[in-house]
Amino acid sequence: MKKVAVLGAGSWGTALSIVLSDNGHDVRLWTHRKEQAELINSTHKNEHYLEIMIPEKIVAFHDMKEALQDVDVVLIVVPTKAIREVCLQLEANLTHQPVIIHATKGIEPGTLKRVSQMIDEEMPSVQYEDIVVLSGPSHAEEVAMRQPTTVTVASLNEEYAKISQDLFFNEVFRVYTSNDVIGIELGGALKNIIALGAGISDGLGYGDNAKAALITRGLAEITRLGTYLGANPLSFLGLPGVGDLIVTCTSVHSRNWRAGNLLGKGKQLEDVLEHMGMVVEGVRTAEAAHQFAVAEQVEMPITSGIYAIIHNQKKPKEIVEELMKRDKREEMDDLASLLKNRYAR
Ligand SMILES: NC(=O)C1=CN([C@@H]2O[C@H](COP(=O)(O)OP(=O)(O)OC[C@H]3O[C@@H](n4cnc5c(N)ncnc54)[C@H](O)[C@@H]3O)[C@@H](O)[C@H]2O)C=CC1
Ligand SMILES: O=C(CO)COP(=O)(O)O
Repeated sequence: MKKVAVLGAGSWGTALSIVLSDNGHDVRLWTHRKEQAELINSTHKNEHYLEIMIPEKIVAFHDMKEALQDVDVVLIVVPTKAIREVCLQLEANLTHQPVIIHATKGIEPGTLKRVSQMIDEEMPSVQYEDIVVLSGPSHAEEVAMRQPTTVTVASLNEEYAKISQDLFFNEVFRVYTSNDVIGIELGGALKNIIALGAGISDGLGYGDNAKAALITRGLAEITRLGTYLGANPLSFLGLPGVGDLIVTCTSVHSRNWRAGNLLGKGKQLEDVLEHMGMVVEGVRTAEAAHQFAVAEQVEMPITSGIYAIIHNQKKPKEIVEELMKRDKREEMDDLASLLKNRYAR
C-alpha cells in the first residue's frame, strides 16, 4: 500500500482520493484553503464539490510540507491555471522523489503548453519522461459513487505507468496504460472545447444531429491538431478521445457542457462562470487551441468558432451558419493523408 498526496481538493481530487482510499492507500488530500481542510476533517464531506461522505481515513491538509511527508506518489489535480503555482510550491517542499501523476485537463494560452510540460518547467527535480497523466471519461460525481469507470494512464516511463495502473485499479475503476502522453493529454484537454460547443448547440435548441456532427467533426479537429503535435492518432479513438468526448458532450454532469448550454441560451460568459463556481477548462483551452490553429495554420473551424463565441462575443447562430456554409469537401481528405504520412515507411 502506498502513501499518496493529492494536491487539489475540488471535485476530481476528492473523487480520486476516494478511489485510492478504497484501494487501501494512505491518502493525504491537500487544499490551499485552511477552512476547507478543517471542514473536510470535521465533517468528512466536501460539500461545495460532491454530495457524498468521504471515507474517514482520508485526511485533509493545508500545510503542503506535512502532506508530502514520506509519500510514494503525488497526484496533482488542480485547474490548469493553478498548475505552475502549485508545482513551484511542490518543488520547494519536496525532499525526495515520489512518482508524479497529474489528472488535469487543459492547455495553457500564450505558451500552448500541455500540463506535463508545465510540470517539467516548474520542477527541475522531475524528469519529463517520468511524469504520468491520468485521463478518460470520468465524471467525479459518478466515480465518487463507485459507478463503473474506465481511464488511461500514460507515461514514457513504462514502470511508472504500471505503478499508476496498479494504484487506481479496482473492480469499478478500470485503468489502461499508454505511452502516448501527448495524445492522452491533448484528448482530455481539447474535448472540453467541443463539450462547450455541444452545450451551446443544445442551448440553442438544436437536436441530436447537430450534436453528433459536433462530436464527430470535433474529433477530426482534435486528431488533426494532435497528430500535428506528435500524438498517436489512434489515441483519439480511445478513452481519452472518443470516450471523453461522449461523456462530456452528452452529460449534465459536465461543467463544460453546462456552461455552453447557458451561453447558448444567451447568458454572458462572466455570469455563466460565476454561476458554475467550478473550473470550466474549455474556456482557456479554446483560447490556446485557437491561437495554435492560427499560428500553425492547422484547420480547426469548430474550435475557432467556439473561441469567437466565448472570447469575441460572436452570436452562436452566426457561427453555426458559417460552419455549415464552409466550402464543400471530402469527409476524410486531410485525415487520411495525416494517417498515411504517419504510417508511411
Ligand atoms: N470534475 C471532474 O469530473 C473531472 C475533472 N477533471 C479535471 O481535473 C482538474 C480539476 O478539476 P476539478 O477538481 O473538477 O475542479 P474544481 O473546480 O471542482 O476544483 C478545483 C480545486 O482546485 C483548487 N485550486 C484552485 N486554484 C488553486 C491554486 N492556485 N492552488 C491550489 N489549489 C487551487 C480549488 O480550491 C478547488 O478545490 C481540471 O483540469 C478538470 O478538467 C478531469 C476529470 C474529471
Ligand atoms: O473531464 C471530465 C469527464 O471526463 C469532466 O468534464 P467537465 O470538466 O466538463 O465537468
